[in-house]
Amino acid sequence: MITVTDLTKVYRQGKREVRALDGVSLTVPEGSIHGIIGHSGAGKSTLVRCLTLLDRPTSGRVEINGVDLTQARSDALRTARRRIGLVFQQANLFDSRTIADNVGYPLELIGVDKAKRAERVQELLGLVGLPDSGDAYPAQLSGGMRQRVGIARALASDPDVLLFDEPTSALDPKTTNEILDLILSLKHLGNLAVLVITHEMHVVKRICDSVSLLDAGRIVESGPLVDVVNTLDGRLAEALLGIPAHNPVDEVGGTLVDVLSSGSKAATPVVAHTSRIVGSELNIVAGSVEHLAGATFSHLRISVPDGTDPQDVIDELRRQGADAKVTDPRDLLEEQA
Ligand SMILES: Nc1ncnc2c1ncn2[C@@H]1O[C@H](COP(=O)(O)OP(=O)(O)OP(=O)(O)O)[C@@H](O)[C@H]1O
Repeated sequence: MITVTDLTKVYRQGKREVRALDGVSLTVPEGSIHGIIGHSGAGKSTLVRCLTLLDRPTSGRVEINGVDLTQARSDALRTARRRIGLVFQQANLFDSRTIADNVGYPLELIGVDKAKRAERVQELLGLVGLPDSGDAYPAQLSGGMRQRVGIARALASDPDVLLFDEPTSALDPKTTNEILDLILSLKHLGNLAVLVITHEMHVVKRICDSVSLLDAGRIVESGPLVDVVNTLDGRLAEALLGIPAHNPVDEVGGTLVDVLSSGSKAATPVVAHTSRIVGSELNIVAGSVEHLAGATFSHLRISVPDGTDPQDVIDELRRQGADAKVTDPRDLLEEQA
């Protein structure tokens, strides 16, 4: 389990102060995967450096299974750091070493003898699906295979936390999914808490149990995936369940209403039922259906014709277990701009 409490990092540039992290708190229990998403400049790289103490936070705590890394110094810090396995966008392997020697490198550093190292390396290579690649060199492997080697190396010192920094940003879609499935399988290894820092929504949708949105150094939304998408107002919901763009002003008259239904409700025709009950033709103009964290979410945009009170439609949709709200077409145009 990793617990981050009120983590703050202030950089000083002359007289100017940059609060790259501003009171970040989060907890990732063992056996779960937490995603952190944010735009460029949100503070993601700073967070990776501060979590691993490569950069000292200005204040706050980073605890792994109750041990505070920010209090550790020199030898104790080096030992504590090994509790976090780090995987970057590129595996950054030593080109002149074999794959086995790359994976075994962290064990070599702590003086594990050759026979034990070879045994552990073979076990790790099997775990990441490369049991026969130990004698190869990095240049002989594809990008996806090199990333698997990076993951094996991060697991070598038997960490409690695996921290992925944009692990699939350099990979094609098929390889991305293979690596994501591998990451997903690791959480079942037992005691690992997994943190994935990414700007890709697909990564969050496919593997994360919970997610935080980092913006200007602050966590502005956070929670289990199923909860953050189950609202019409959240930025994470918009990003993860976004409705495909359409041109609302030219093509569609009436009032636009967004409708969110989840679970078993997502499979029932709530709009058709509502149409019948309010006695008005409700036209579906856009929509998306997503399967996330084992649940189904349907996000539809409908137009309510002039002459029908949108509030009556919203009340009926809510009575049927969906959530609904009027959407301003001007906001949609701004989003598309
Ligand atoms: N060493 C530094 N000195 C001063 N300011 C810094 C330093 N490192 C980062 N910053 C500032 O902190 C803020 C967060 O930067 P950071 O690199 O952590 O963001 P990021 O989310 O990783 O962005 P990207 O996705 O573009 O890498 C930015 O305003 C950046 O300019």
